[in-house]
Amino acid sequence: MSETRPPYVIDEMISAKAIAARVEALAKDIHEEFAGTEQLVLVGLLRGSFVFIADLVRELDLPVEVDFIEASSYGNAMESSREVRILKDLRSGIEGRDVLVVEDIVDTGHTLTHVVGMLKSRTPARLKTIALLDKPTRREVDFRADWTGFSIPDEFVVGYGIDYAQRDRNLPFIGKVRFT
Ligand SMILES: O=P(O)(O)OC[C@H]1O[C@H](OP(=O)(O)OP(=O)(O)O)[C@H](O)[C@@H]1O
Ligand code: HPA
Repeated sequence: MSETRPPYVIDEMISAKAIAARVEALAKDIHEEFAGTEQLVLVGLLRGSFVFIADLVRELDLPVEVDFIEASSYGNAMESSREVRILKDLRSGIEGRDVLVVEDIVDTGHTLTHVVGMLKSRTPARLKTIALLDKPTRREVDFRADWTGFSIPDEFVVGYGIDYAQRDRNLPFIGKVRFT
């Protein structure tokens, strides 16, 4: 892959410890909402949510199925193309089922708006959304997740699954990109 990134450093914004504590609290909320469910389908949005969903699912003491959709709108850029491409769909049907869509970040809102619209047309019993991060000041379409881990300012962030041009997903914390 050709280099698409100018030089940058990463400043820590949210520590791994703070993330873990927040994920634990979010799992309690999810548990409360879905207590008694026959089976909850956790739908992770690839690729960014793979770390969050892995941590969240292990905090959930509920009967769960894990499935994934791959959606992409940024490519290697820092700006949304506003065109959400579905590269991989769910394996399972969700009609009449309880569904929780798990996302890493809501920025412009285009990705979750598109995915939630697509999933609602399949008539699940309940469809809720959770995002680890939210950048409310960047919103271009009106979208609010049912649960949010952290509301953050307008900074380009990486780590804990989130990338800059496919790099830095493996950082255990959330950091902001600063060009040098
Ligand atoms: O609210 P939005 O402006 O739509 O941005 C949020 C989406 O952007 C990123 O995905 P990306 O397209 O970079 O794909 P990735 O998950 O594979 O990194 C991120 O993981 C979210 O899915
Ligand atoms: O801040 C971000 N970082 C990485 N990918 C993203 N996709 C939307 N917002 C971001």
